[in-house]
Amino acid sequence: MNILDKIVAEKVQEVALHKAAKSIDDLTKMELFERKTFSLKEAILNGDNSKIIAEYKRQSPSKGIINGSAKVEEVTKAYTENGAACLSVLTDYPFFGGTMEDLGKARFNQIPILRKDFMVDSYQVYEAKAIGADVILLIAACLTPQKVKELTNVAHDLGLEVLLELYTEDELDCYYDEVDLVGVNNRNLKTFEVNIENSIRLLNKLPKEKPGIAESGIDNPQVVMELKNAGFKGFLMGEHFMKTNNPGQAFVNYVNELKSLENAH
Ligand SMILES: O=C(O)c1ccccc1NCC(=O)[C@H](O)[C@H](O)COP(=O)(O)O
Repeated sequence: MNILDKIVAEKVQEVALHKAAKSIDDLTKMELFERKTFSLKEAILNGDNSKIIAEYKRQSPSKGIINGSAKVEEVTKAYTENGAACLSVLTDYPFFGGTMEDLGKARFNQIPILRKDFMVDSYQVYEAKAIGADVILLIAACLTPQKVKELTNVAHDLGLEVLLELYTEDELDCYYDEVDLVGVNNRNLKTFEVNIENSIRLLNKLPKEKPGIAESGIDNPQVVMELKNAGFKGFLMGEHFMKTNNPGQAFVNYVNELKSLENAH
């Protein structure tokens, strides 16, 4: 069993427990359920500069503990105040040390928030809305085309956007015209190998009108420039900031370097 299979198997059990503890009806009565969401798609398409989706993540299967002490409120505030287009908050606990409470603590920021989790059941889409998310991630590697459609339709009914994540050409089967944004992962979630050439090749096979998001393993701002020149509009980055003592300051430094590079072009 590869790591993705393990995560999904555990997620199915977790969802069953959550369903037993709280019904969809209960979720729809939660305070944040009726809030109007922010659009990630609009944030990405607004202007020509590179748009960073800045992630709060404590740990990961590939790297173990990345940052066990940085406070979600402080980190996400710094990301937001310094120009992040969107926040990504991990809500998976067993493998990433994230919680739904983390997302709730980041919700005071007035920009889109991506619920970063492994979505396998429409219940989780209701949960995402109830905890204050604006966007959900659907990972093609762990879904069928039918499931992508089903979860996308539920998300849209609730006013959430969908970022569909692809890694291989085979996963183009899961491409559904209704998704809002398409992400291409630089990281193979089964082997953890990172390869930006793979993302660039796959982006060229995707419909040009969908904003493309490059995900994972991005550190050097030159890499963002390379991916931007290839056509990506947004960049999902976590570890590069989170592995430092001060992720907010690391974000500021990165954005300044990136701006200098963009101005020089
Ligand atoms: O990061 C992992 O090790 C991982 C393993 C298995 C499934 C998903 C995984 N990562 C989730 C992500 O998508 C990343 O957190 C995100 O793209 C940011 O990547 P990075 O900038 O490399 O932290």
